[in-house]
Amino acid sequence: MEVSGPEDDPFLSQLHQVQCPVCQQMMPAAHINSHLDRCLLLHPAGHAEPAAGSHRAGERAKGPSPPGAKRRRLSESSALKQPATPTAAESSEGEGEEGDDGGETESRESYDAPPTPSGARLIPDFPVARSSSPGRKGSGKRPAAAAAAGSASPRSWDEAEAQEEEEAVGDGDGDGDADADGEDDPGHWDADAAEAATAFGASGGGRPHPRALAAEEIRQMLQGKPLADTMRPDTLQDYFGQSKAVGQDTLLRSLLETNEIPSLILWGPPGCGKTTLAHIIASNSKKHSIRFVTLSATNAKTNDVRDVIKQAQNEKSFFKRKTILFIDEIHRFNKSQQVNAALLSRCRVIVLEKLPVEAMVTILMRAINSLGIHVLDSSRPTDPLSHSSNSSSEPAMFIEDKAVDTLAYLSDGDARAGLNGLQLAVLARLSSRKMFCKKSGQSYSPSRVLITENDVKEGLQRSHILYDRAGEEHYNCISALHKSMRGSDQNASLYWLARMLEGGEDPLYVARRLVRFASEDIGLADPSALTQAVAAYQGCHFIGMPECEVLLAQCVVYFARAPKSIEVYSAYNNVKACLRNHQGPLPPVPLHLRNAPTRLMKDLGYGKGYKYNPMYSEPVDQEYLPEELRGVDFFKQRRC
Ligand SMILES: Nc1ncnc2c1ncn2[C@@H]1O[C@H](COP(=O)(O)OP(=O)(O)OP(=O)(O)O)[C@@H](O)[C@H]1O
Repeated sequence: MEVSGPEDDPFLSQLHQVQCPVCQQMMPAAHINSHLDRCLLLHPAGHAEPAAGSHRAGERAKGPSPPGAKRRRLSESSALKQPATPTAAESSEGEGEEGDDGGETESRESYDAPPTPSGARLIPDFPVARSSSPGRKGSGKRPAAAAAAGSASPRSWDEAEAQEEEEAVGDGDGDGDADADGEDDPGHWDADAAEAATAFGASGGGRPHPRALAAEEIRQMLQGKPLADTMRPDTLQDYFGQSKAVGQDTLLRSLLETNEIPSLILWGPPGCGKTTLAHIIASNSKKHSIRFVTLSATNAKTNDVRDVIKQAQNEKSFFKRKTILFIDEIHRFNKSQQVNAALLSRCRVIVLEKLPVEAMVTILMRAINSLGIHVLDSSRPTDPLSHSSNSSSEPAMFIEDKAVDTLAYLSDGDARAGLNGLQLAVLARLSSRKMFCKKSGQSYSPSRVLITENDVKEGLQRSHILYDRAGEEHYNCISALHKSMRGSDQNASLYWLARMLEGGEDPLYVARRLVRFASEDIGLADPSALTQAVAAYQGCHFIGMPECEVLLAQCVVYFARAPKSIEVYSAYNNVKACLRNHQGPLPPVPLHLRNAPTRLMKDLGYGKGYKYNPMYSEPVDQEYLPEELRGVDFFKQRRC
């Protein structure tokens, strides 16, 4: 297969035709890899006819298959543009937590828009920021533009690759905006930006941006895409912290550098860089012609994993090409999809930690520099409004250095939270300025916009970033609430409730959990708890937030103070276990307990010997369990 030479040159590869060794179809070299991804899947190794001139393969090449395939691909890609359908969000099933042992068995709702119907996504669909470092001089593409080029909505492999190559043969810039007006001069250094960044430089990462951007430009860059995604690094040079896992002298680092990627599980708290590390491995693998396929366990099925493995085996046997499969959010696979012990024994578990404050500052500074925001040195008081001149007609943006420190500190080692907090603070500051200008009848005129420590605090509070409704925090907090109530700690119970509601949690989600708690943990120790919980649920339904928060608070405190009993809950679990463990057919219902509405049934002995309790003044001696379970007490035994 003649793909290696021309494919290196994106322009030539568009012109150069190669033949698919599987189906014999001719196509531009640029499309061969994507085509093979599909073709190998359709024709697994055992059934493919790779030999040139194979009759059936030839037929496929000439027949309707390619246009058909194209149509299917197009419809797939348009289907991908549909928003993700919310899944079990409203179902109380799946919010589960096994009460008796405290083990959590929640089948968590999916929150990611599926990258493809099957969940598979290949390298080009990563939001690759083409400029390796946005702050670098002459990098050619600012992050917003890079992100637009690199990610957008999920695309098919063909489209993604075609677009990539189109860009590669284009103007080399890809953003297509600023160059035209001559303003995007990478050689033009704003003295203030340089000075401000240098003043802050000791905190690390203080690469000055080539040019201070005007506020309106910054606003445009920040709109419509999370800054955290835009700033996701694709090289280890821009990956900060995590020195224990991927520092200079670590085994993983040398394996990554030699491209020997072992099977890994990346484990760590939210926003510490797990997906980012995978993204870096992806970028690196691509350079070494290794396929990188991503699935998200939030929407991938076991069959999707099998497909990728099958395809990888074909790639390996036909082209000696390795595949790396990255499964994001692997902990969301349900129990039947996981084989934990077997999986763990085959993988290295890399533990990533919460990012330290210094690393957070570096990450934030990288973003601040890329946005061309000036950092003000608080040790040298200056009035930002008179701080240098700006030739642009738009206001320039400043941020207090202590605002950066505070943001780094409050983000609690979660880089996504920090970057999103920065984004919100900047956008909020810009829109409040706009509103002020509108009210006062001024136009949006040259001036300075300053982001203060308070702005970033507000940015963090107003958003839900410290409480990720769809992610891990959602489950951690509801679990903490449940356990605090079980532990009769009214104080902690209120705290976890408020943390969820203030973070934007759906009050009905909390209310559903309370209904469950009423029976599981309070049970017959106070049967009115269930009525309280259902009333709270309905009350929340009627009045919504914020008014319903006090209903939930009342119910939560009631539950924390209530006596607890798991008697019914565990007895019921014992019955379920008994049914599950039963060997052979289940025992028949004893005849005397059966209803006998017809004569035939009566003749068969249905209802015979049944003692109707109200007819007896003393306790009735009568068996109610099937014969083989006589003597079993589900309230005393755990298993039968
Ligand atoms: N070590 C790091 N160096 C530089 N940037 C980072 C680092 N870690 C995270 N980031 C930034 O934070 C964003 C979120 O990180 P990432 O998606 O890798 O987190 P995660 O650990 O996979 O979180 P989650 O478990 O919530 O999915 C990234 O897009 C990137 O911009």
